[in-house]
Amino acid sequence: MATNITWHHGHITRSERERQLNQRGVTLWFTGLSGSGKSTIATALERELVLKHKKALYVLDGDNIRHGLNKDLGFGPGDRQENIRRIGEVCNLFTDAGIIVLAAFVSPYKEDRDKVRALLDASQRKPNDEAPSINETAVNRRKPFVEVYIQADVATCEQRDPKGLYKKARSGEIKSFTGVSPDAPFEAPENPELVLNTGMLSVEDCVSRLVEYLSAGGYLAF
Ligand SMILES: Nc1ncnc2c1ncn2[C@@H]1O[C@H](COP(=O)(O)OS(=O)(=O)O)[C@@H](OP(=O)(O)O)[C@H]1O
Ligand SMILES: Nc1ncnc2c1ncn2[C@@H]1O[C@H](COP(=O)(O)OP(=O)(O)O)[C@@H](O)[C@H]1O
Repeated sequence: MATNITWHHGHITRSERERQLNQRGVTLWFTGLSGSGKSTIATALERELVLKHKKALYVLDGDNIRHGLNKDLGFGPGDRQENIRRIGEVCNLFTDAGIIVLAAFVSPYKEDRDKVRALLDASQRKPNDEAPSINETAVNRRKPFVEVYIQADVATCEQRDPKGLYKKARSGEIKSFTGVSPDAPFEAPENPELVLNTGMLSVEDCVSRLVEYLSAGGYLAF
């Protein structure tokens, strides 16, 4: 497909953008069932990082993206795959810009999430960007893609049912509903960087753990 097009390199590197923002670009990828708590945690973390830590951050959320960029997509496996592929590209651009991205998508397929991880990993190693110097082991270990499993089982999510979608899925009004319909499984992450069990932890606990992770990993300062 990509014929007769060439990558045009700019003059400003990712590190320079990050230095200016005093942070490191990263995508925190929240995956989990509908009602598991992805949006609630993402927006609570957004408040904390923007208002208290003064960080540059953007939340990408399933429902919102499906109102615009991906409004042509449904919930069959092919459309979900394309949904995550496009969002992965958007995350890659934001992360390269030095922004902290909170991406909250059901993203039920492991392969699709792994592809986003591979895309962001490859982008961080772009030859044009920062050449790792001797003392950059921490930088080399810092990941541009951090998978956060927002864990809550179907029973818990169904009991919450904040949007009434489980009720609709059980009555057959919504087809292919993740975790309910046999044709819409959720593949839990095998090696996520973080697991937040929202049946056990409060929203505040989840936010604290995320801030701690980012702080300890050196993402919140250049
Ligand atoms: N069939 C079906 N299955 C799952 N979810 C459904 C479905 N139909 C509508 N919704 C609503 O769409 C939101 C999920 O969109 P995503 O883009 O995150 O889904 S996916 O990653 O492509 O699987 C999801 O948002 P959250 O509840 O915030 O997860 C639902 O509000
Ligand atoms: N620890 C928790 N973390 C996040 N949400 C929680 C938690 N405990 C209870 N909830 C509730 O669960 C629901 C999660 O809904 P939502 O954030 O929209 O989920 P999702 O974005 O995954 O669909 C909300 O009503 C929220 O108040």
